[in-house]
Amino acid sequence: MATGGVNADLAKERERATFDSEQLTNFLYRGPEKVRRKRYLQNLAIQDPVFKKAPLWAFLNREQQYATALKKHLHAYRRIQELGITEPVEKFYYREAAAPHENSPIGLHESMFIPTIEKQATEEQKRKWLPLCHSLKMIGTYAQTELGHGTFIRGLETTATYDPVAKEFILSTPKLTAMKYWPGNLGKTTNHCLVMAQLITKGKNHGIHMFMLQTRDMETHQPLPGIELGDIGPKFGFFDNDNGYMILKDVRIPRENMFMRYYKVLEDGTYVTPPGDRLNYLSMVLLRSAITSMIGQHLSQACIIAIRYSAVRRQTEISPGGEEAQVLDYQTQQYKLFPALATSYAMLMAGRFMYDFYLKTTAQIEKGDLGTMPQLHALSAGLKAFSTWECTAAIEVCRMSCGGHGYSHASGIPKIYVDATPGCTYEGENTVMMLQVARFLMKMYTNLQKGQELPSFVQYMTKSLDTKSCMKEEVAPKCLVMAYEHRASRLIKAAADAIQAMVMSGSSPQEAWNKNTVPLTWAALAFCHMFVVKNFFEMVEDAKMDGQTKAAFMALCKLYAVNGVITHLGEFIQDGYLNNQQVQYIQKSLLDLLAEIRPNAVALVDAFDYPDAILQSCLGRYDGQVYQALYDFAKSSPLNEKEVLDSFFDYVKPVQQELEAMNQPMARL
Ligand SMILES: CC/C=C\C/C=C\C/C=C\C/C=C\CC/C=C/C(=O)SCCNC(=O)CCNC(=O)[C@H](O)C(C)(C)COP(=O)(O)OP(=O)(O)OC[C@H]1O[C@@H](n2cnc3c(N)ncnc32)[C@H](O)[C@@H]1OP(=O)(O)O
Ligand SMILES: Cc1cc2nc3c(=O)[nH]c(=O)nc-3n(C[C@H](O)[C@H](O)[C@H](O)COP(=O)(O)OP(=O)(O)OC[C@H]3O[C@@H](n4cnc5c(N)ncnc54)[C@H](O)[C@@H]3O)c2cc1C
Repeated sequence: MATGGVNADLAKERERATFDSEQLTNFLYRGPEKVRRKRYLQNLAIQDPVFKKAPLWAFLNREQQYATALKKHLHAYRRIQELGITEPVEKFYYREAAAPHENSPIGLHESMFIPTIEKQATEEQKRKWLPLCHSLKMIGTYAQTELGHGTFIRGLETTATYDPVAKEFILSTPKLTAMKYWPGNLGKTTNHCLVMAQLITKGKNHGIHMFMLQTRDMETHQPLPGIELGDIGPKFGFFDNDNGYMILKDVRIPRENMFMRYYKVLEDGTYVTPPGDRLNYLSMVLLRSAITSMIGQHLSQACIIAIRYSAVRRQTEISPGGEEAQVLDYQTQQYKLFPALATSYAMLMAGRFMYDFYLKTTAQIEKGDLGTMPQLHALSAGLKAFSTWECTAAIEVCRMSCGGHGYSHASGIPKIYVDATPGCTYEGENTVMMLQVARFLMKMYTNLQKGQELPSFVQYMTKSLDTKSCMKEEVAPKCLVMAYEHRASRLIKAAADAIQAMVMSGSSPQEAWNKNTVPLTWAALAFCHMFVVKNFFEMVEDAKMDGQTKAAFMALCKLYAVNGVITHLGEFIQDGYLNNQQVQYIQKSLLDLLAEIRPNAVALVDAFDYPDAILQSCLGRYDGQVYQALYDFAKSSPLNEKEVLDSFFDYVKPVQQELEAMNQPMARL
């Protein structure tokens, strides 16, 4: 246990901040009342002996990690019900504090299985399944991806063939590549899953549909006949989760197990078409819509750790014989960490927009208005991809900015990284998601050419490209936003022109598209980037907080925008939109912003309001006592339990003895 009060450097950092971090905390969590409630729930979890006593994940083997994760999350599930916590965000606060570094083996049950039943099942199906789900008699997951196909859903090979005589579906994975592979918690934890399969009725394939499949006996937990299940083995992260495989050999399920709110198969096998297309992709859209906030939180934790540590860490005397500097005072260190910090705030704001937009749009879908589905799909796919790429890259920057200690699990950052980075792959591989955005943008661009009205967030396309930037020495938010709009607009036009030129010279539209997917992803990325910048400025401007807090927040927002221009400079200057002088203004503004943010850096990460018990980082401690904590962490390594390990006698000694004997003068003769 580290002792000694708050590290003097860290204490000074908090004193010199120009704003009150509590104000920003209140804004982030939507008001002081909600902050109080968050802290209350987190403290309840942190003080619970079941969570307190649990061993640190880093020193456990995989089976122990799985068991610990299961124990903690099931205890949390029970406590949440006992405490009457019903708000999703409050459940999240409790769970995060209860099991900060354990991924939930019942996570997909709560985040995909139950929501899919709620959204895609009939009233009768809901009445039957939901009570069983809430009491955990049924524990489910979402089984879509197969060994051979993840991205191309239409290419999935699992079949559900309707038998009108028995009024049953026959589920089958007819070849090796058809086996379900990757679904979270499918291997060992769950006893049900949603299966995505090709629906075949009356000899016709109607494409991918959803079916409820019981995989294990609800008492003995043994796999049911015709079903082979297992864990897929250790992965880059998510060690404590049993991502699984599943082979189905003509498994029969009743007709009522098809999700029939929108799509139906009548008793005689007649297929009834739904009111709209792609409705059974909505579960993916839900998670995509939630991922931007989640990944922003991952990055915010990495920033707390790296920035607090950089305030405590001193290295190299700046002038001979002088005091060694806090590494946070090096401009290069600020250039690593402050854009990462700005990115985490930008993504938290984008995530806030995205989830609100999801709720608004799905409420309309529920009423039968499917008009905004394409926008919801494009925005959720784009922000999911953009945010996970940006945040995982920034988490790695945070890790490296902690030097050697960043490489240790004691820092907490490697675990954050390995749990965050699959966000680039799951719920739609990022490049593929960006191409979906490009498809939407291209459609909007074509509509614009036809003189049609565009949705508000693609209005930027309507502006003339024949302009120059308004950027002055005082880099104004308005001019920054316009620069992003210009870049996004120019890149979509460039991709459209390239495709059109190929079509005019005889290529098919598909061929022309496929030969331009790289510029298309540039355009999609530029669109997402613009959206995040614009949303960030709007949210900061609208935020209700005192002037000093707003100024500190605005500096971060500007840094996010300015740094993006510098990182992608070529795309902003290619057509001469920004001139050399303006680029110099932006470069100077970047350095000025680093200096402006410097005194507030620690307060800006304190505002995220993560207790030490959640961070579990020796480097990110609130009191900054990092060296004692690192020593304590090392001492608790199981390798230190015995002074001399058995392996010394098993392996080192015999080899030493053999080598000694071989090297005896007599032995060499
Ligand atoms: C409540 C939650 C709370 C907390 C959770 C928070 C965070 C999560 C935390 C942790 C996560 C933990 C574990 C992760 C679990 C992971 C699960 C998974 O990975 S599940 C599997 C996910 N798989 C995918 O995402 C597959 C990706 N592929 C696709 O989506 C599709 O194949 C693809 C979109 C690429 C193509 O579809 P296809 O049918 O081939 O369409 P096509 O390209 O031909 O386009 C046709 C037409 O349809 C439009 N469209 C496509 N998708 C959608 C959609 N979803 N909605 C609306 N419209 C869609 C497409 O744009 C096109 O339209 P136009 O013809 O151009 O008009
Ligand atoms: C931690 C984790 C948890 C998961 N949990 C679940 C789960 O609970 N349920 C579930 O069903 N699945 C789950 N998955 C699977 C996940 O959804 C898929 O891995 C993901 O959708 C990507 O599909 P893929 O693996 O087929 O990648 P691939 O599509 O094979 O991607 C490989 C490469 O090909 C490229 N590529 C593929 N298609 C195209 C294209 N059309 N155009 C251009 N490039 C292309 C990609 O960009 C990528 O670079 C999980 C995966 C992980 C890592």
